[in-house]
Amino acid sequence: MVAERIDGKAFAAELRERIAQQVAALKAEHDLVPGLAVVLVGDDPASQVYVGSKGKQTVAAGMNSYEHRLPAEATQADLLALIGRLNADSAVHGILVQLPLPDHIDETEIINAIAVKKDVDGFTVANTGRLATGQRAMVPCTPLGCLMLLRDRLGDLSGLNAVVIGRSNIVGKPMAALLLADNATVTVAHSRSRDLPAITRAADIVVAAVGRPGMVRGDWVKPGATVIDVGINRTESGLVGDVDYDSVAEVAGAVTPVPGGVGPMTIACLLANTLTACCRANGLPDPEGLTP
Ligand SMILES: Nc1nc(=O)c2c([nH]1)NC[C@@H]1CN(c3ccc(C(=O)N[C@@H](CCC(=O)O)C(=O)O)cc3)C=[N+]21
Repeated sequence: MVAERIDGKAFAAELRERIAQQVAALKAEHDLVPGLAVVLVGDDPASQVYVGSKGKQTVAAGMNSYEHRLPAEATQADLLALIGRLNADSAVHGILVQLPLPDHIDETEIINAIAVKKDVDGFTVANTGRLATGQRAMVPCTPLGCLMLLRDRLGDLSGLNAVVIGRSNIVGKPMAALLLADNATVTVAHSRSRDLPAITRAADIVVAAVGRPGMVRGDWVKPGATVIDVGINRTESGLVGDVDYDSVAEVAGAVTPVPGGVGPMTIACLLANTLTACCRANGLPDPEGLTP
């Protein structure tokens, strides 16, 4: 058996097309244009690339993009002042502060200074708590993108066994919350889990988000399972995921590649969240098909 290759790049392109149509309708009917502010501190090359492609895709979807680049020496106070201005700016519906921030910056304080309604990353404690308790939240982009791919492939997730490998605040924990809300039976595994292969072999869904190149191999996977690779590892042989694609593809029912899987979905979901934030800020219903 050869698994289906889940084409996240194509799915993301279709999603961005739908978003562009909804943005055009919002402009025509309400004279509103969603605006996304992206804040980048320092000159990390990988971050520069992401921020550049986020800006391009934001504009391509008909939204306004505001980029704020600060030097690596920027202070906590500088950043808090900028976020304060963006919070107060009615043209800005979404704020993303690119992570990681330099070591001298208190990341938690910066993230939690973002207005909850403009927190398009869904990283503030308020949105984290809202997601965990089933209240209307801004949902982190990567888990939202994974959920869309899973529902597209599997339909209803009720009763399926899902294993999330990784317990980060930005992927593992919110992914588990979304799967639980969709009535999956959720296990969160991590570096201290005993006999990880036995855990994943019981799963209908595996979401790998650990940052270990090629860790999930074919003999870890139940025949027919759906495997989502969130890993973005830069190695000497290029960009590789947490999943050993070739061996897993011999066993799984479907698997996402890296690149071309979850990564493009993350950026598309950032645009989706920006549109959602704009609608909510203006008392309009949530856009169709972009929220969980
Ligand atoms: N506040 C914040 N929010 C983020 O969402 C955030 C962040 N900080 N910091 C960095 C990480 C990383 N991230 C990626 C987004 C898209 C791709 C992506 O599109 N990757 C392409 C390949 C890109 C390449 O070749 O380098 C792919 O997988 O096909 C990857 C990584 C968002 N992040």
